Amino acid sequence: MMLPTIPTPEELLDKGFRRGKKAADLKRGEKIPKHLKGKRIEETRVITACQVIKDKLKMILDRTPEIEELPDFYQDYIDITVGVDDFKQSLGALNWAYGIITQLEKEYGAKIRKLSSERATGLRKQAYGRISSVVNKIEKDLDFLDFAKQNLRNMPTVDFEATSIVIAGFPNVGKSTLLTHITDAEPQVANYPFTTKGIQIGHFEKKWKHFQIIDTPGLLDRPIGDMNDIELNAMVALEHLADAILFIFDSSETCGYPLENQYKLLEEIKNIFDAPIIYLFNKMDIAEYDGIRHDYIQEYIDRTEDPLLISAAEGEGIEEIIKLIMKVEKREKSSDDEDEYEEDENYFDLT
Ligand SMILES: Nc1nc2c(ncn2[C@@H]2O[C@H](COP(=O)(O)OP(=O)(O)OP(=O)(O)O)[C@@H](O)[C@H]2O)c(=O)[nH]1
Repeated sequence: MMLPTIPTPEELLDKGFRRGKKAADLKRGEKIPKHLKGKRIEETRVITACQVIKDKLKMILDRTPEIEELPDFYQDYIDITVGVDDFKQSLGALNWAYGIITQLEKEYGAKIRKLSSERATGLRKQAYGRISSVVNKIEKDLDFLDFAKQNLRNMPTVDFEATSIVIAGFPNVGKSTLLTHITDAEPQVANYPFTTKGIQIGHFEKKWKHFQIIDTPGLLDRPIGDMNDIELNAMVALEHLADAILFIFDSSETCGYPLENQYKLLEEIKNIFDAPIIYLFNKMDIAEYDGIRHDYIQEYIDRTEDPLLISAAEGEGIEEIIKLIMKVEKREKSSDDEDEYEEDENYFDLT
C-alpha cells in the first residue's frame, strides 16, 4: 500500500511560514494605501501559511485509504502490523489540526483586518505561535503515520477475485518446492507479520479460473499453542483469506519433525480454520524403500481423509493436486461490522 509522504512538524511549519513570507513579500511590492499596507501584508502572511499547512494535511488525509473500505484481509493486516486504532487516531488528529488551523486562519484574518496596521505584526506573531503549537501537538501522530507508511510499503497484493489456497506444514516439508511446481511464475514475495521470509504468493489460471497459492513460512509451520494473541490474529487474517488449506506432511520425516508432531499441527490448524483441507503426503520418493512403505507411515495415511501421495521435488502428483484445487469453491467471507471505530468526541470537537 502506498501512503503519502509524511512531514515532521518542523518541515510542515517551515514550509508554511516560508511560503507565507514569500506571499507577504509580493504584497509589499503592490500599490496599497499606506495605512492599510501593514495589515494586508500580515494578513496575507497568516492566511498563506495556514493554507499551505492545511493543503498538506488534506493531501495526506485524501490519499490515505479508508480502512473500513478495505477488504477484511487488509484491515487485519494493518491491525497486526501497525494497529488500526492507532492509525485511525492519528488520522483523526490530523483532521483535528486541520479544523483548528481553519479557525485560526479566520480568527486572525478578521482580527488583523479590524485592528490598526501597527498591531498587525504582533497579531501575526501570535497566530504563528498558535499554529506552531497545533502542529507540534500532532508530532506523535505524524510520526506514527510515517512508521505506518514504512511498514505497509511491502504489503502483499492479494487478488480477492481469485480462489485462495493457503499452504501449511512444518518447515522443510516441501512447501516452497510445491508452490513453484503448481504456480506459473516466480511467486511474489511480500512482508507478513511473524514470517521471517515474508509471504509468498503464486498464481495459476486454468479453465478461466484464477487461483492464488499462499505460503507463509514461519507462521503456519509451528505449534499454535506457542503463539501469542497477535500471532493468532495473523493466523485469523489468513483464515479470512483461505478458501482451502493445503496441508503438507513430510512422510520421510527428513524435515526433522516426526509424523506424530506433524499430525498434531494439523489438528491445531483444523481448530482455527473453517476452510476445507487438502491433505498431501510429500517426499514419497524417499519415504519408501524398494517399494516398501513403513507401517507407521501407512497408519497416518489411513487416518487421513482422501490423502494424496506426492513427491514435490520430482513433480509427482502435481496434476492430481491441481485437479483437487480446481474443485475448491470460493467461500462466502463474513465481514464483522460490530467493531466500528468510535471517535473520541473531545478530540474531534472543534466548536
Ligand atoms: N526427496 C525429496 N525431497 C524434497 C521433496 N520436496 C521437497 N524436498 C526437499 O526438502 C527440502 C525442503 O523443501 P522446501 O520446499 O524448501 O520446504 P519448505 O517447507 O518450503 O521449507 P521452509 O521454507 O523452511 O518452510 C529441500 O531440500 C527440498 O529439495 C520431495 O518430494 N522429495
